[in-house]
Amino acid sequence: MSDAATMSTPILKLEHLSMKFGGLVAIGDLSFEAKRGEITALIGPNGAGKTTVFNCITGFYKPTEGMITMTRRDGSTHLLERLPNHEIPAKAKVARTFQNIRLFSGMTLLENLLVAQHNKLMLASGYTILGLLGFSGYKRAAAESVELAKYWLEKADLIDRADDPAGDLPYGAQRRLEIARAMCTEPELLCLDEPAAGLNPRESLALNELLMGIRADTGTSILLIEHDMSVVMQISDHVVVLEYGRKISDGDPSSVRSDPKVIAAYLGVDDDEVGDVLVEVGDEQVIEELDVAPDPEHGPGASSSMFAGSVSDTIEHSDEDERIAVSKGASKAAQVEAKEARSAEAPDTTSKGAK
Ligand SMILES: Nc1ncnc2c1ncn2[C@@H]1O[C@H](COP(=O)(O)OP(=O)(O)OP(=O)(O)O)[C@@H](O)[C@H]1O
Repeated sequence: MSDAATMSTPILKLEHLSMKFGGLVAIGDLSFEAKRGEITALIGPNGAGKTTVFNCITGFYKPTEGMITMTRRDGSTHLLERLPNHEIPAKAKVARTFQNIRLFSGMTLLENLLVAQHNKLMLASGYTILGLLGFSGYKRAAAESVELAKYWLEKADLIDRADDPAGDLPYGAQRRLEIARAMCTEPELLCLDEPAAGLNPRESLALNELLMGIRADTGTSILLIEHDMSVVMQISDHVVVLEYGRKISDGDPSSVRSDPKVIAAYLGVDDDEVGDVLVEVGDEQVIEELDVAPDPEHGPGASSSMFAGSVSDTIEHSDEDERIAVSKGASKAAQVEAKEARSAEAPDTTSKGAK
């Protein structure tokens, strides 16, 4: 495949993905694409289904329905929902990090990055002790692994601490080490679950620089779950917004940021903070569109938090069919859609009055 053709193909395509846990629909009929070489952010309030999407992509969950297609640089395609999860990093070249840091804290930084290259080293050894001891191929592979580990320690600004135990690093540096470790598997798609969680502004900036460096230097595509909007808006090329497992917006950061459905989903309509956000967005039309009565029973309306309203607060159990259904009015995005539909249907009273 030519470079131009490769760049224009989506690296990842989700089609009609659904994931149900018993009666709970964590993801419902979700479709979106991530383009090669881009940073795609997946955002949404708590419980929207973001981590579940990651777990389906990386094989931790097998989706109830739908297809996830990964297209590699060489043009080969892999249906991730059909691959055993241990084959997803090696065959499909997808790597991930987790919400909770998962490093080997007693091992040095360098050792952590060498462990990540275990598969490559075992292959070079021919899976024999003799291979480990004698093969020149193994020695070459071992030397290359150390070089690659050092390269990523440099990029993550951690080379000075290569021989320190990973557990001794400050939190922000541990986050960067996790990303460096994932990059040692030479992925084509890097999935990061809340990499900026718990970081101070200086650490957030270092993270942004690392991620933009990865995109620029290696062309690796990044799929990012993130609550920190400063990270999302600064580094993403494309943003997909989920609410209750469904996509409510999909586009470039500025269009998503001013989408009334997104503002409603995050803030709850009629919330005091809506005004602040709209001032930031600078869109008076949005202010009018959001003039919808709040639902006192459901949703994060009483909270001012950017990420208020967990799913457990806003869903109810229906005894009739044993499904957990999102109650009417819980979806703030749906409220905005309903308001738009009502105004489209309403007769034009102004012109009648003028006659
Ligand atoms: N293994 C599971 N069994 C049952 N329910 C689950 C499971 N995993 C996720 N869920 C439910 O699916 C819904 C979506 O959860 P998920 O963790 O994907 O949301 P999220 O958007 O990543 O939230 P957060 O931002 O808080 O991490 C939630 O209601 C959650 O309780």
